[in-house]
Amino acid sequence: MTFTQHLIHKYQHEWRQTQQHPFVQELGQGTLERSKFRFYMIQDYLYLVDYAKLFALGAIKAPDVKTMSEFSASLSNILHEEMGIHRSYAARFGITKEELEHAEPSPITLAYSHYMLHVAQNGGLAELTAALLPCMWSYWEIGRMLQEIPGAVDHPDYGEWVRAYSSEEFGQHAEWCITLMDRLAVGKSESDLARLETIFLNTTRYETMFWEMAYRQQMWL
Ligand SMILES: Cc1ncc(CN)c(N)n1
Repeated sequence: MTFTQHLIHKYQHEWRQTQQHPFVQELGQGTLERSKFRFYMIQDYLYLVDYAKLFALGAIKAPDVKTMSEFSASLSNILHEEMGIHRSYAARFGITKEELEHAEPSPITLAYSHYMLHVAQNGGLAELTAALLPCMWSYWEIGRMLQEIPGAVDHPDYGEWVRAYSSEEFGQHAEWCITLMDRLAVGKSESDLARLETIFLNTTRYETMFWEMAYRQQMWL
């Protein structure tokens, strides 16, 4: 069993929670309230600004030029492709550029993105990759799961989101992250692996907390 297989087996409960959340289910069924998706889009844009910085830190911590250029390519992809989807949704949902750029991050958005940045700044490349893994992998799993729901990919509001995260291109990014995690885990001590597991578990839980925060449109209690 590879390290990443071990992770989703050990934390299958938390892993499934990310996919079974009502926000995700209603997004796929096309029944999600537009105001919830609008709230999510703004918070996710803010999250992605910090998330993109992890890839810059990954390039700095990369042990070779190949890995460095892979992090750099992913950084560019997030800034231009993934955040491009958010800008397109913003236009469609009546979110102005000013609202997007000046929005306040919720405490959950701050906690999640700052936790990842803390891990990335203070750990090595393996810790950074463990923090990223649930973000890339869970979105790909969700994209593929929602793609199977009749009408989801063609939904006038949410189809673009489902198409983006179920796309072959996004899948390649997720697979790259899974393969990198397995490569970096080889030869690590038991205590190092335990630390990577905890990071993976924390960001997996943050994924579900992010869906919950968006579902409740919760800036505060
Ligand atoms: C909260 C969150 N997690 C992950 C992803 C996928 N990059 C995202 N857009 N937003």
